[in-house]
Amino acid sequence: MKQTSINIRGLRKSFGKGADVKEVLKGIDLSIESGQIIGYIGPNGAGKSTTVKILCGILTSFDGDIEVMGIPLRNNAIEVKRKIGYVPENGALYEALTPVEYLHLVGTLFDMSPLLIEERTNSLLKYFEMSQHANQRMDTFSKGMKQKILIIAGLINNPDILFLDEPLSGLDANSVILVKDMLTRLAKQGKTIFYSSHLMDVVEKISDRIILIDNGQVIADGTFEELQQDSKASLEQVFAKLTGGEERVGESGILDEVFKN
Ligand SMILES: Nc1ncnc2c1ncn2[C@@H]1O[C@H](COP(=O)(O)OP(=O)(O)OP(=O)(O)O)[C@@H](O)[C@H]1O
Repeated sequence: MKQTSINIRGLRKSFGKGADVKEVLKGIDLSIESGQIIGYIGPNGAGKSTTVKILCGILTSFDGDIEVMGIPLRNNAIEVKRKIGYVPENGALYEALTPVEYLHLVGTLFDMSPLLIEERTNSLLKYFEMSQHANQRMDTFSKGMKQKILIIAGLINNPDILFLDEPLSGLDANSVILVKDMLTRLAKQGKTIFYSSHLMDVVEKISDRIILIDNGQVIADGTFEELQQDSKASLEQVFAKLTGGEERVGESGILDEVFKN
């Protein structure tokens, strides 16, 4: 029987105070099963990163009820963090460290034994073709190399749920294939992948379920085929249709005006 890994009821989140208060999440209800790849998509500013940060226990003030792996998130963020991995959009690495040193630090925070940290570090560096850079300071790394280390750090504790916020940024085509393969394998092992990205072609291909949010609310939720509604539309076209992107294209006439001289 499938297990519910994430259960969200009536999630609301506001930023600011008084007259400047802005409600960013406006009542989100979701139930997510283990072993699925969830593509969480939406326009810029829709509330994707905010949702992920709440689910990972980083933003602790919110309204509503959330359970992660059966644990009520409120007041139990540390316990939840032990069971999840998080690959942030713009993660800060300690760049004066080498990958081996950094991953040792992260593994130690999870109370892992030095031997287990070393084994996982070596295997994951090998998978991401980074073994030859294991002892090189990360301030010499390219964006994509740093991104690979962030992904490895998100996996080091063997999490039940992996949250990824735009994980493919900076990765070359071969590395994108590696990450897609990795996510599919992890889901087959029963892990939940909760994945936010603007790369519609990737989301379309790898997601078991796609959740589209706009303006803090879920506006579509289903498999890619369900979202297509018997059309042959790509996910990019479905996205544009549901979020009003098609109409905005007309405003590109502004550019002709700006650059007419
Ligand atoms: N700490 C904060 N203080 C005030 N407003 C915030 C804060 N964090 C996010 N917001 C606002 O919340 C809204 C949702 O932001 P969020 O980062 O969740 O969007 P997103 O869907 O991840 O967007 P993008 O696709 O551009 O990454 C935006 O209007 C943003 O300005």
